[in-house]
Amino acid sequence: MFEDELAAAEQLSHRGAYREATAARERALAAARTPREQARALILIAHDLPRQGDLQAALRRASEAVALVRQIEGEDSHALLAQALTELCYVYAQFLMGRDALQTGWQALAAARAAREPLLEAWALNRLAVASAAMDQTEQACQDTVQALEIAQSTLSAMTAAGQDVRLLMPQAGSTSASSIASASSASSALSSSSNGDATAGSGLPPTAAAPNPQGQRQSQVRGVIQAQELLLSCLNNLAHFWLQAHAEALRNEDRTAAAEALARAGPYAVRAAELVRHAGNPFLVVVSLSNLVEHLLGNGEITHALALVDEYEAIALREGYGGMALQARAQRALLQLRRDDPARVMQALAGMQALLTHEGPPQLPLRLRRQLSLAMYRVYKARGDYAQALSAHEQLSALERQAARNAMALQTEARLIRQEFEQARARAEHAMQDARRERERAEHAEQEQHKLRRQAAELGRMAHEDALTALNNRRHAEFALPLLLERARQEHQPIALGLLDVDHFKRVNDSFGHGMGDQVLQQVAQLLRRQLRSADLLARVGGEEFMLVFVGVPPPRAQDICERLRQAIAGFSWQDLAPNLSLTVSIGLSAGEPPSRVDLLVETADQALYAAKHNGRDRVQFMAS
Ligand SMILES: Nc1nc2c(ncn2[C@@H]2O[C@H](COP(=O)(O)OP(=O)(O)OP(=O)(O)O)[C@@H](O)[C@H]2O)c(=O)[nH]1
Repeated sequence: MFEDELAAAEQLSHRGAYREATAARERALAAARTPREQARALILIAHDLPRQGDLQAALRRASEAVALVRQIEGEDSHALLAQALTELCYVYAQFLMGRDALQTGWQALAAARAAREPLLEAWALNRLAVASAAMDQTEQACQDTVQALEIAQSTLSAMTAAGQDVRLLMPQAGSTSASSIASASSASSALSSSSNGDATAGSGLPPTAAAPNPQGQRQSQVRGVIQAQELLLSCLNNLAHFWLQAHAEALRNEDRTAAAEALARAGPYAVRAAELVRHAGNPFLVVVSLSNLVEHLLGNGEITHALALVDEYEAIALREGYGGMALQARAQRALLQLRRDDPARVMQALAGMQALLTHEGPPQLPLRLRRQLSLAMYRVYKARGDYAQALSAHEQLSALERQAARNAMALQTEARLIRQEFEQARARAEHAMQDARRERERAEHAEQEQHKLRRQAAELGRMAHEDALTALNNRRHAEFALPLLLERARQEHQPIALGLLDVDHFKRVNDSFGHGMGDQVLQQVAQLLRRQLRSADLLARVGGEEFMLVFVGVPPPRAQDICERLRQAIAGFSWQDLAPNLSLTVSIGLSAGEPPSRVDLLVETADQALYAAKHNGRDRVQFMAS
């Protein structure tokens, strides 16, 4: 759904049906499932909105895109940031907020360089140039645009060198379908803001904003070529426009040398754009490029050629429903006719101009052109000695100048309000995010603490039941387990056997070999017991050198055998390996038989048996029936 809408929008955008394209992108935005998808849709929407004259919405969308992209991590984050900032830069430039536009453009350029995508870098440069132009830095604007142009050209050459037929890959102008013409005409009445001369009216999709290609490499190659072509056209048209603006400015200041120079510099770009655009398949780009060329020809006095081009692009504008551009064609035609010698045509042109100036929009003629018309009327009336009309044209011109200043101020106030509103929302979102993060950290910390406590509790539990020296069960565990074992034996009517094993003359071991060796001996005894007694129900160290073993379900003779085997294992162990001349025996008192009624009876009997074993000479197993 998301990708489908974006793909459909891309097609519409290439055909110049911007309003329809934006609607499709809005649907894609609604269907977006991830912040990355949202950002992609927002960037594209922000790209198209200025062409529909909706600068406020463009500013909102571009700001939203930048804020969203800043939260996205991953390898394409630089590319997305570059695109979002590039759009924001352009919107600021349209608001005539040059400083903000420049700052944003520089950031966009840095992000594009970090992304290592030449076309993104070129787009950033292209928009940065528009920002410079908004600050009346024409030279800088041209330098940046030329750089962007070179990148676009080398990208295209690389594609051509790679065997791609650039021309064939371009959609043809004639392929525009009847339905898209109808939709474009219903949508394009607001397309009058093209007066900024920006030829980026093509979708100008930066490469990574494009949808991942479902139909293989060829489509993405086509897209790449289209993007590079559009960038190229945008650069050419912008260069033409910057110099045409400089030309108009010089004319207003009556600086003929500067005017001639600016006009000469605009020429090659306007000519080349007009040549190239016929392959681009985007009627809107054709109209913009031709109107630039007309302005250049008008400056050069090539009136007949210019009039033919006006007719051509007016026809396209009318067919496609670009109301603003059709109006512009009429204005340019009137300006051209003023330059003819035919007085009747001049009068007709003057009347036409007045009609255009008093025409109540929309669409309205761009302010730039209205100023140009008023100035032309003023000069013609003055030259003809018609001072009343000249004065009226001059007053109109001053009113337009005041209006231009007021418009710029109103726009900038509006932009600041939007930005403020946006920054407040962002601050609120940031606070909410910080709160959520703090809450998450608190929860994580609490969980870690709990985990630690559980581990400690388990450790303590284990320690409470374990003998530290031998890692056998300790006396506490024996006292805990013994009643349960006895109970089980009674319930299951099983015999029970309890042996108390005591190391003989252990004091001597300590005395002769030291306490450390005594410890080692005890550990070795524990290990031997553990190895021999896999099936014991309980094996514990219950005193210094005394151990307890309990079996449930083992009849007395078998218990005696087990104890005997234990005794032999310990007596037969090569204790000399631990210390020279060391030897060791144990005595075992065994109480076995029917389970007695109480634990202490069982233990006492075993104790008595042990005492007897010691008394009878040690190193033996003494059995007593329980
Ligand atoms: N190295 C070491 N010695 C211990 C430990 N616990 C108790 N002992 C020593 O074990 C010895 C026990 O001595 P006695 O109770 O006199 O008995 P015995 O020397 O084994 O003589 P009989 O039991 O009569 O054969 C004492 O010297 C205790 O200090 C221990 O954890 N490590």
